[in-house]
Amino acid sequence: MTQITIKGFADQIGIPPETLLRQLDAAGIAAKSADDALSDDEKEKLFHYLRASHGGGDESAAKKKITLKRKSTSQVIQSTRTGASRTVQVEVRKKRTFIKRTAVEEVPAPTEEAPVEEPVEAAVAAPSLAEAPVSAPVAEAPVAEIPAAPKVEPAPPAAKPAIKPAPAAPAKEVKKPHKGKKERLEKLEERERGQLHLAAGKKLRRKVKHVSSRPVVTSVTGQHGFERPTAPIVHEVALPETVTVAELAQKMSIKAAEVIKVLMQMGTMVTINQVLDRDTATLVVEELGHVVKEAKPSSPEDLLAAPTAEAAAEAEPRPPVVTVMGHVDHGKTSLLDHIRKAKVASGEAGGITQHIGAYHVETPRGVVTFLDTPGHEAFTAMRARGAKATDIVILVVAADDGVMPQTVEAVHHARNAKVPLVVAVNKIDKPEAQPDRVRQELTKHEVVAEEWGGSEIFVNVSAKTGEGIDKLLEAVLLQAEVLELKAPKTGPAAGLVVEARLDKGRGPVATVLVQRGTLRKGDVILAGREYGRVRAMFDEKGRQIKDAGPSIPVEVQGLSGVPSAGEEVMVVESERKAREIALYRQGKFKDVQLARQQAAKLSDVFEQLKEDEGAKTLNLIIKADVQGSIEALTVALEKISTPEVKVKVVHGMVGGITESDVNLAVASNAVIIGFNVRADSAARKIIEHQGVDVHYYNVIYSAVEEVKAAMSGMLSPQIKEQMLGLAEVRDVFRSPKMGAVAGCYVVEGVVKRNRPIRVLRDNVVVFEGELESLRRFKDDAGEVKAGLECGIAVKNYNDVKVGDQIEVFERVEVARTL
Ligand SMILES: Nc1nc2c(ncn2[C@@H]2O[C@H](COP(=O)(O)OP(=O)(O)OP(=O)(O)O)[C@@H](O)[C@H]2O)c(=O)[nH]1
Repeated sequence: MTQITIKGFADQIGIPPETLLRQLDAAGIAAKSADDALSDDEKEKLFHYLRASHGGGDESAAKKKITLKRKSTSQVIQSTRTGASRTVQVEVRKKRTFIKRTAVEEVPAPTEEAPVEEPVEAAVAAPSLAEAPVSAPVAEAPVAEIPAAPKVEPAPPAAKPAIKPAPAAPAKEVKKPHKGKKERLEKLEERERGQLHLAAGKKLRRKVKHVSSRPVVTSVTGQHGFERPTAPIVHEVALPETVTVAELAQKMSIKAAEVIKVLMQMGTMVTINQVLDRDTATLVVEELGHVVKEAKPSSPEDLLAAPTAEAAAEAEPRPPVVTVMGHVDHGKTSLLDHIRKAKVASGEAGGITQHIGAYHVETPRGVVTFLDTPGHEAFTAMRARGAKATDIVILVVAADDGVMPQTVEAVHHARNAKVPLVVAVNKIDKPEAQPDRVRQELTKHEVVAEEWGGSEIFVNVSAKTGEGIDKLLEAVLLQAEVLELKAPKTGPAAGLVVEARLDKGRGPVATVLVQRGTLRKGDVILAGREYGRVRAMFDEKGRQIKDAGPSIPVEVQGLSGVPSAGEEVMVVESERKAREIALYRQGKFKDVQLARQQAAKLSDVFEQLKEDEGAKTLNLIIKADVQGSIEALTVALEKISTPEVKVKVVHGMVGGITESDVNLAVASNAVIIGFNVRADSAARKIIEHQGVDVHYYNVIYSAVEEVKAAMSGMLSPQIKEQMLGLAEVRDVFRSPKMGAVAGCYVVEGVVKRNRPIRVLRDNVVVFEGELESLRRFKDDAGEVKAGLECGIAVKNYNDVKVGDQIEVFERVEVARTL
């Protein structure tokens, strides 16, 4: 057993020997001097005494300690920068430990009250804490863990009266300025440090927590959360066709007065509810430094855009969609039929392929979807509606016939739509087939075979024997691989109407080509101006199916009406929303039609030029009576290109202006030039409907001059020809006086005497002159209306034939408005 002197032990524990002697005395250990030895037993006795006197190890001390825990939750409504509000749950947890003082404690009673003040103040501040916009919802009150420490903890609410000197004290403290608070805390810290025997540099944990800066309490400080942005915020403003001043201001997050001010500076006085067109609104938006984003023409449409964009899942490879084009009788239908019969119905017991406007075939290398309406009319009609359905064009050219006008036309259509070609050199089974001639002829039109150093794939096929068809499909899939066609498979479907009709038994039926997402039976769809729930879906084999993914055509039933081919189809979350948008579109239809009439106008070229920065292209479509005229016009017109305006002939062909030409003009925003040709009645309807600009000439010089003048903004007053009437020649008889007299039926308008006329054969002008005599039965007539028969004699023209048309027109001067 080791022995140590009292002095040595006092040195060891760092207290004066006198103090140790006093403590030993109190512990009942008899010791005379500091040099006396201290046994281990004595040390242990002293230790027990000291522990007891400090409360540790004493059972009764633990009982005198009360710990209270309290938790309160509250909600704070906090507004974010964007103006939206959110609710923050604030949980305040408090733990209070109260130790009842024992008689041995030396701290005088009055000073005991001081530490109480702080916690009470903290308790007062607690409600305001709850209002603080803190993201971490827990605000923890101080917790002291030193069991023997006297007076550390505030009294729990229940014990408050027992230790609080005056009830008014906390309230007084709260009112104190913050400066005083710091001083008080310092004082308190000092005092407690003495009590707790803390080292001088060491801070009191509890206190530090209290002084630590809490998040700024908005309601208390009076500051608000908005900070003035340092850089101007540029909004992307989606502009519909029309917008009111108030709406426009809201879109830019400014006051309507600002918009009115800008418009006033532009010289336009407007009111807050005035409707502005998109052009004016664009000017305002740009003037205010924001960016314009084009929006669909109606507001419910905006509702549509958001969820579909969000729902866009990751894109996955999808099958190519193919359109077959080519000259008449080159075998488009035969090719499509052969593929359908050989591939779609193969292996099906009694499988009857249905014509639904599109079908898909499965090949060992992948799926190919065909749009089943051959020819470029359907293709361009869809494009004219702004729909892009086709990924690849199969150009069918009969090897025994070679490149023909419509072959060239198809090339132009595909090129304009930037759709790649795969050339199917058809009828290879025929002995007179010359596939290389086709390759050679196509080089003239910049379609060069791969084997000849070009980039186009040519495949020799026979729609009759089926030779080369598999190779053709492979070539299509190869081309598709290059294109890297992708679409998301999941999410709500969107697609296009390929064709639609009214079925007697089934009501409106539409073939929909799904372009992204998956269309399911039961989905609510919106197809242009029609809507409905998909009651049933069928594939090209007439089988009911439940869903269809990207590039798959399906026939759907359940629409409210018959939509037009080329119209967009999309799945909408509810029938109510679909109906709302469909009705809105129906009402808006007229406005949209009007907006569509903003097709290219020769007279606008100069104006647009001023607005657009950079070079502009004036697209022209030339239809003429002979090939020579097309070539001459193309050269002459393209030559007048300037650095600002490039004149480009996108399509030139012999013959009258057809529906397909007009659709191409709409799709490629082109002006049509008819040289000694006229538009047929179907084309005239679309010209009128779509507001396509068509100019007729019979002298190359005047065409060139007028285009030149339009480009320089110096168009002179225009002499416009107005068609008065159109008569069809049903019979021709000879009169000794007049020569050939045409027995006609007036099909359109009014035929008037003494007016200039043109004789048209297949919409090509064959004669221009004057109407010599107009008769109804045997009498002279001033005019003959549509639906009546008449006899027409044309001055100096005796070559009129049955089937010709006689166009009666007049010339009017139209002042050009810029
Ligand atoms: N020998 C032979 N004849 C073919 C082939 N392909 C098509 N034909 C024939 O060519 C003619 C015209 O074929 P279609 O498929 O109707 O041609 P198309 O291009 O669709 O014609 P339109 O619909 O009038 O534009 C038909 O008599 C076919 O039988 C072929 O590969 N070989």
